[in-house]
Amino acid sequence: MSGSVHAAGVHKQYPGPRGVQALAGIDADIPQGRFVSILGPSGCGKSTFLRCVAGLETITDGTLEVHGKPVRGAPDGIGIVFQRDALLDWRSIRSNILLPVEFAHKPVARYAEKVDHLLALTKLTDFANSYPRELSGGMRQRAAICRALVDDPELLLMDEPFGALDALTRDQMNVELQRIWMETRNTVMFVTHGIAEAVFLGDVVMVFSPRPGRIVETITIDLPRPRPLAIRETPEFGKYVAHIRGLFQDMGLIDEKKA
Ligand SMILES: Nc1ncnc2c1ncn2[C@@H]1O[C@H](COP(=O)(O)OP(=O)(O)OP(=O)(O)O)[C@@H](O)[C@H]1O
Repeated sequence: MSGSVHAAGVHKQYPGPRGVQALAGIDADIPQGRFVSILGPSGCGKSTFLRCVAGLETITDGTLEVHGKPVRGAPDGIGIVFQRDALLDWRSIRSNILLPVEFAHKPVARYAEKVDHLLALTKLTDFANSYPRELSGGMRQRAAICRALVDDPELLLMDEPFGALDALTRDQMNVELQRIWMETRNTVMFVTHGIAEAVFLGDVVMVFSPRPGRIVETITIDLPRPRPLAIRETPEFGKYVAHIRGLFQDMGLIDEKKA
């Protein structure tokens, strides 16, 4: 089976007089079903890479394929979750979750069971008919994840989906996302600033350099699943975190003397 995402020498230069070079030669091969965490300093091009994969930006050089086809416009079979949940305030949670089905002109009635299943999976069953303003930040983000999953995307793109949440809710969301992913087993590209979050969730962690972004190292996280939160206190977990922190130190991004 062809991989889910294949990138070779991907460059991205934004147009305009101050056109920023965001990506400078990204090579990556992401097999189907892999959970990939993407970690890097602010402004290094992580979102740009995700947006290129989603067909929301065009690359300026190189090859980028999703499910064996070059990306031209939004590829089929992808779901996206952004940092802000982007739910529509005037639609109920159920109706928000069904949006991608409506957009694809598919019969909404056929997805009723799927929506019920996702609501149960994310513990939102009692809020199906509520409106986004009636939900907490974590609940809204869970609803956004349901929406991204409703049409069984082979590839789920998540751009700092938990960045706006408090630490406790974020921990809880990490556990829930892992549980959902272990059931769905779609390919996930998960952008984060958090080293621990990247290691906790990822089969692999791709570490980006400062802008223009390139991949400094791809680290395989060989920890058994399901991973409990307490795994973060184990020496094995600590070794991965220390290694990645070392990469950031080598890039001059963490200065212990100033800490
Ligand atoms: N639409 C755009 N037009 C011009 N430049 C852009 C555009 N979007 C992003 N950039 C620039 O590209 C670079 C990479 O931005 P990007 O948002 O991909 O970084 P990031 O790693 O996701 O950052 P953060 O972690 O802070 O969200 C930045 O210098 C940014 O200013």
